[in-house]
Amino acid sequence: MGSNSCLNFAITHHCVYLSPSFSPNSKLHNPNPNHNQFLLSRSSFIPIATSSFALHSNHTLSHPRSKKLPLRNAPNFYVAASAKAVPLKVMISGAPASGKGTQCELITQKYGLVHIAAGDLLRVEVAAASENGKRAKEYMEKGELVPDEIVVMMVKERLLQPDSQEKGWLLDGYPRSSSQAAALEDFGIHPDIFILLEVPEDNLVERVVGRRLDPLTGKIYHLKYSPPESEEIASRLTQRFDDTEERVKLRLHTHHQNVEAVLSTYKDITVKVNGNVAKENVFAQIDAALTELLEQREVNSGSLTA
Ligand SMILES: Nc1ncnc2c1ncn2[C@@H]1O[C@H](COP(=O)(O)OP(=O)(O)O)[C@@H](O)[C@H]1O
Repeated sequence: MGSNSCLNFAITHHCVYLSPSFSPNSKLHNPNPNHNQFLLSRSSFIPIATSSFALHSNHTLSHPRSKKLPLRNAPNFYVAASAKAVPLKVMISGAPASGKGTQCELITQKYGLVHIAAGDLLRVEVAAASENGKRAKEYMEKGELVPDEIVVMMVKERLLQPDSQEKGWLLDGYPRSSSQAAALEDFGIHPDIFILLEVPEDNLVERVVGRRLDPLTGKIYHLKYSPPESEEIASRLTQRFDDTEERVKLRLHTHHQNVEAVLSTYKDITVKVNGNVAKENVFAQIDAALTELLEQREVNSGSLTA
């Protein structure tokens, strides 16, 4: 215990070399989202017997921009793979068009998590016309949940892939029922936080019906609120097959039927976010919740080694 405390003291001390703008919270309130330094924790560091500062190839600091940090000034410590720091496990839920896609992009940009969207995994199967895809499409067209035997293993396998394990994950659109939540618990997969985006229902229908995808860039537009920048882009926009008014109403109905059951599984770690404000303000709420979670971890790890 004594030597651990000593090590952690030294590690904390050496953190200051990671960024010229370091402050106790700078890893959490990172002005440059690409530096990813907020992912570092004391457990990210192990000593090595060399005076240079090495970077592991899979490390969060392996981002090219992080090489600009003045690492030369930090002798004797090796920044170990991010797997050493416990990666974040985040679930995000919300009605169709509640803004999950936009927020997931902002979260992954800042926190470097692997975004896993159950709907996207299913659409890949549908597009490939696999057996599962053909079955899934029948349910998706009706706005109903695809049966667990298709969805559960698909999501579990994605969560257990090395990138999700190393970087942490952001799971979007799963679980949508208590049985899906229970299946993950049975596999020993627990999130750190469950984020619920709340948007009034009237706004949701309008958002869905006007939603379009640019298949070339993956960018999502809204014909009224976020129209394409040029005629050329407008001409290639596509609409999701289930983004019609009739189908969104069915999807909303399914969502309301299931959300309470899922919430009861995660009530202790649920954070409700007002999704009916500008996307930056929605993200600010999520960012604050994730920051608090990381700070809490830091405090807990400090109290364990004190
Ligand atoms: N976890 C899941 N379990 C069962 N079906 C799902 C799940 N996630 C997505 N689906 C199916 O895929 C459809 C599209 O999902 P998604 O892309 O997340 O959009 P939405 O936010 O409109 O539900 C859903 O309406 C449902 O039929």
